[in-house]
Amino acid sequence: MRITKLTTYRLAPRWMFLKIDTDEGISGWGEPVIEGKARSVEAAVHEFEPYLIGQDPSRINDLWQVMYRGGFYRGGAILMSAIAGIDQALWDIKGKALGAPVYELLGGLVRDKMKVYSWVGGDRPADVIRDIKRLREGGFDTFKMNGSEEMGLIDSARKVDQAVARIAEIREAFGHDIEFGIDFHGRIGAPMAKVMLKALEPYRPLFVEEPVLAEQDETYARLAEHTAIPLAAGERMYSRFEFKRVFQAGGLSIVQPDLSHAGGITECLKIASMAEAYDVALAPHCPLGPIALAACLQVDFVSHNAVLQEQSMGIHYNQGGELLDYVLNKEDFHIENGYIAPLPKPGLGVVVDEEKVIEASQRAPDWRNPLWRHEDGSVAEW
Ligand SMILES: O=C(O)C(=O)C[C@@H](O)[C@H](O)CO
Ligand SMILES: [Mg+2]
Repeated sequence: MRITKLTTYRLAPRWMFLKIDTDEGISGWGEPVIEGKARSVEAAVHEFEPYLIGQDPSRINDLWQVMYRGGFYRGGAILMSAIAGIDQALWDIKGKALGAPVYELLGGLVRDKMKVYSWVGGDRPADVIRDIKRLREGGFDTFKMNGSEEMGLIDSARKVDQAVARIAEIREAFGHDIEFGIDFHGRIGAPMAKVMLKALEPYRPLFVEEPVLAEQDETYARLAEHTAIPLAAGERMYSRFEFKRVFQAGGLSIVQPDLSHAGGITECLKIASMAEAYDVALAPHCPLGPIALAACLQVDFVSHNAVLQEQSMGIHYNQGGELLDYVLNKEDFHIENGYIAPLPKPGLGVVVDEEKVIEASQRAPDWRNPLWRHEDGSVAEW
């Protein structure tokens, strides 16, 4: 079998799909994208194309090493997201060619269903109570929300109290019938992270995510000394070479590699395995589309330490497109009481509505995240 073509489709809400065709009529799909930099990742995918055309798609490991090591420069959000989407599509081809879901090719299921969680509250976390009530009717009992709006490097007790009051309100409304993660989203610098964690401690969130920015990853261990709240991070770390430093230093209880940013299934499997050696849980980051989610689930179902899976149904980023809009086998993504079953179909388990993808790609938005500024006009982390 030989690779014959790579086609990229940027499409609403802010995703990009990649289709890899072969000379035996089997095609694979991947979702290479950096939210807000889809065109950069698209260019990176097509820079790999001259090498990939004519190659045997079954040699995923060698193709991965060539894409990672062969260009001298390596790593980072754009290149690792391009490799991620290509890797996903290659695993999709392999599974389709062998007539098996990827998790079967990776040694079979370690669990019968995977726990998923839902976002509530949006960028400026208001209305979380309303969202939680609605989603609980849909069987969810685990949620995630932003922990604050803009936060200065040093900020006021009033700002902290505002953020904490919302969490107190949730516990007041639902007690411990629900669990929730709080995403600091990198908005909170190291000085205020300690303050916020201490103030949130009494409400026992399931985890706090990106307590500081990934470039401050040496802070995780220090913060973990000051709090019992499990710390989580990983969406802005792009390879096992970044994660290894964090495993060695300690501090993270949960790692959240993104299957569309951290080199795909091939790399995230290795990160999952490294995490297990350090007794660190795996909760793949996935605010993206169905192909990314399917790739996450393939890793979840073969990783003992996988505990939670993010999925983007109803997420505030999905303006103009919803998780399953481009999926024909929607029923396979059914969520029952907060769990999803293994995807039964060969490859990644997604049957892409190619006609709809092509049509939607004619009017692809150039999504950009908002640029936030502090009161004094300086740039604020979004
Ligand atoms: O889902 C999460 O945990 C996020 O922090 C969302 C963030 O990654 C946005 O997708 C960036 O555009
Ligand atoms: Mg996050």
